[in-house]
Amino acid sequence: MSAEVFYDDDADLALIQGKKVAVLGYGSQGHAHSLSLRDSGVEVVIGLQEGSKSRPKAEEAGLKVLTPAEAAAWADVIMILVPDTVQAKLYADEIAPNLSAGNSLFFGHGFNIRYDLIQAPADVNVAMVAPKGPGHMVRRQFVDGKGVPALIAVEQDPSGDTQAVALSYAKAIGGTRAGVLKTTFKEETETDLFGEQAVLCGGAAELIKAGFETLVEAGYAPEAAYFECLHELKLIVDMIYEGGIANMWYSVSDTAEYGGLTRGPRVVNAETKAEMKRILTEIQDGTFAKEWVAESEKRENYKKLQQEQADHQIEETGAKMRALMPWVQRAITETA
Ligand SMILES: NC(=O)C1=CN([C@@H]2O[C@H](COP(=O)(O)OP(=O)(O)OC[C@H]3O[C@@H](n4cnc5c(N)ncnc54)[C@H](OP(=O)(O)O)[C@@H]3O)[C@@H](O)[C@H]2O)C=CC1
Ligand SMILES: CC[C@](O)(C(C)=O)C(=O)O
Ligand SMILES: [Mg+2]
Ligand SMILES: [Mg+2]
Repeated sequence: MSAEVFYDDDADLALIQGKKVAVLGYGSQGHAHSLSLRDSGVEVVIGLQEGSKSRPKAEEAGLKVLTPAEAAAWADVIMILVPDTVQAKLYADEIAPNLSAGNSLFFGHGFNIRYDLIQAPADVNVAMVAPKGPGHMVRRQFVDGKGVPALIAVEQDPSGDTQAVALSYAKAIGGTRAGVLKTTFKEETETDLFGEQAVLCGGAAELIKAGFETLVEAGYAPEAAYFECLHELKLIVDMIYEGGIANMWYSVSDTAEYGGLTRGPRVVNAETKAEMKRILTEIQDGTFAKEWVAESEKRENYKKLQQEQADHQIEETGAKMRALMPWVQRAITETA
């Protein structure tokens, strides 16, 4: 069944402009939402812990920073954009005690509602505005007059206007420029976790590294392997982004097209698809969520995996090659 999609004309910016909005967290998503909400005429404050390393960034951007408790007490709409595994404790300690009937609790991802880690009072609206893109791109696209698509969902709606307010919020961060899909917390959570694990982050990174390693282990120069398996991938994906997979096939050589059509399915094959289905099952049955919440206590394995990634030869080679292409290194800033 196709989803209901909303665009700028379907959303009334005045709704969110009439709300006091607290954004808890000023990281990848938090900075993007806050700055774009403010640009869209919305009254925003940031909620951060005392001593937060994000505080100076938010204050330098001219945003008012309160503690999460103070921000929650002040706000009509509270958007929780702190890491998923700290949200439940933050909610219990600082948000729940400061909620009032008719307030709205918004999320950028459905993890804590989908897995019942947060339960809001029945007189509080609960919704989601989940951009389908990294926060820094959400802000960059907004500044460039473009937009990153988003998903909205409504879990609780005692006020009766929560979807309209969520759509208004999505418009204020540029989402309705690109298209906003109405979904559920369950669907957004499960599809987002699957996408980031199997395709966008985990799958893509492993494909790139496996290609790089295969060439380097066969004796080819790491620089050549970097250009072939990482640098050019953006150029290829840009063609796919702009006109679909067919557009990429149109632009590459017929040699590449024949080779890709015949050899691609040997790389991503039936076993790959079977593993994807196992990954999805672990998301659907809560196995991943339990593992991630437990891991987040000490993050020992997470830190070990992060270090292994940082130590990979492709990062050293890539840093060297990107330094010779200054236009590539668009610094990740907290403004655009
Ligand atoms: N990253 C992305 O592009 C996307 C993220 N999301 C969702 O957005 C939410 C936020 O993720 P993301 O933007 O990546 O988060 P980041 O890790 O980039 O930023 C986290 C922010 O929260 C602050 N923070 C951490 N702990 C607390 C706390 N206990 N109380 C108050 N503030 C705290 C951090 O401050 P400090 O600097 O002090 O640590 C930081 O400002 C998550 O639900 C995520 O799933 C959804 C779509 C995409
Ligand atoms: C793809 C990863 C993501 O879901 C995102 C940027 O959309 C995330 O959680 O960061
Ligand atoms: Mg995502
Ligand atoms: Mg995600």
